[in-house]
Amino acid sequence: MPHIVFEKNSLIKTPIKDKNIEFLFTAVSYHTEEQNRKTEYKIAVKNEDKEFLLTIKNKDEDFLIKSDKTTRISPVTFIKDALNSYVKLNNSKTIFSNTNNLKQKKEQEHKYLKDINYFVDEFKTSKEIQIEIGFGSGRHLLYQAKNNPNIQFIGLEIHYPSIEQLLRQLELQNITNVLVVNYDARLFMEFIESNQVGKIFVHFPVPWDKKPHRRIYSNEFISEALRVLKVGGTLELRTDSRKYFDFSLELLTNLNKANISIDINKDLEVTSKYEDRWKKQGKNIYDVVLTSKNEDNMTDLNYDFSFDFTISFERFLNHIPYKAIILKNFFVHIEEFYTIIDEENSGLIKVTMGNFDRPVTKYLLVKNGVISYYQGNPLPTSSNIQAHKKLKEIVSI
Ligand SMILES: C[S@@+](CC[C@H](N)C(=O)[O-])C[C@H]1O[C@@H](n2cnc3c(N)ncnc32)[C@H](O)[C@@H]1O
Repeated sequence: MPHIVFEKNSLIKTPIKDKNIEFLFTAVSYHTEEQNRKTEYKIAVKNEDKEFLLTIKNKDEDFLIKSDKTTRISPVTFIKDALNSYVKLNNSKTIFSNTNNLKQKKEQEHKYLKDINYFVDEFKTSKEIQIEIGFGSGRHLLYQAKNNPNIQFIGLEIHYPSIEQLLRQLELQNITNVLVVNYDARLFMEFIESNQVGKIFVHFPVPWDKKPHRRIYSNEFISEALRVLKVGGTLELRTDSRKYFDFSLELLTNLNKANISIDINKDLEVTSKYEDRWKKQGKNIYDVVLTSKNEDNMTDLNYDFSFDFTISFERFLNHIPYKAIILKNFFVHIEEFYTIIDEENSGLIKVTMGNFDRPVTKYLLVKNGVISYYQGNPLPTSSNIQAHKKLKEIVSI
């Protein structure tokens, strides 16, 4: 991680500009005497259209400056340039720096690899959608995509080498109807509009026989799957794990919006890498197909994450609820505070919130009592929306 150790000096006055890099404000950590924490500074930087924070800490007799983890951006050159520029403006002697000869990681963009924000802000299709969860070697997904050119496929995977392998195959085989996302499938469905999906394939998911709570299937996952499936659409589990099979049957029976059908050792047109392996070992293969019977209400992907009131930051600091607030499907944990130097009623509030499996850490920027999410709003998942509502209550104390 790029950083510079420089001789302690009084910090530069912000705002200040150095070519295209602007240092917008300096904030200092706030803590009570009993907390006995070390002082830390956050410097807000704007470079072209990117905003992020730098952190300054004491390092023995000197200062250490680096990027703030939560707001880190890419490419790393933006951070490196900001660090160099800050130390130069500060007129301090550099004791150590690793910001000059960093090898730049080549970040290759691929037209079919999409960031989760693409699904929140841009994704629209008039085609039927089919989703494969944990596509692994991609054999099944490639087969389906080639044979169904009018379907828009979305492949979800968390293992990056598998993603790279699939992207290479899409190019080699000239397949244009697959989008790939590196995202946890348990949470992805939230970003798809209701009643748009024809099929969801979950083939040979990690069985997690000893930790069933980590499985893809859960009550929440199934209700989200039913929401996105059209009437007649299917959620298809194929597994060699008898325990996963029994577990999913338990979750799927008695749903009043769907039918289920089960099979054993059914042949499909294409066998995946895992299926080949289990078949060679003589294992049974179980199928559970859930068919949606109901149309669902639309969810609101355009949720408004604004704070429609102003606060007294000072008053807030005196009434901080330090403990994490944990509710059924979400939590809110206010972690740290920084007051902006030379600005009235302004500061940063660091908060971790949302879903227990995929929490998000954000800074709230308070400027003259007006609050907004620094670097933009959280993704509009149901747990983030609930956490935001709770956060509004907390900060308005
Ligand atoms: C046992 S492999 C099966 C791969 C492929 N479906 C097959 O049949 O050959 C399970 C795959 O699911 C992926 N995976 C596990 N948990 C996931 C999650 N929460 N979201 C998306 N993919 C996941 C793993 O990285 C792995 O590639």
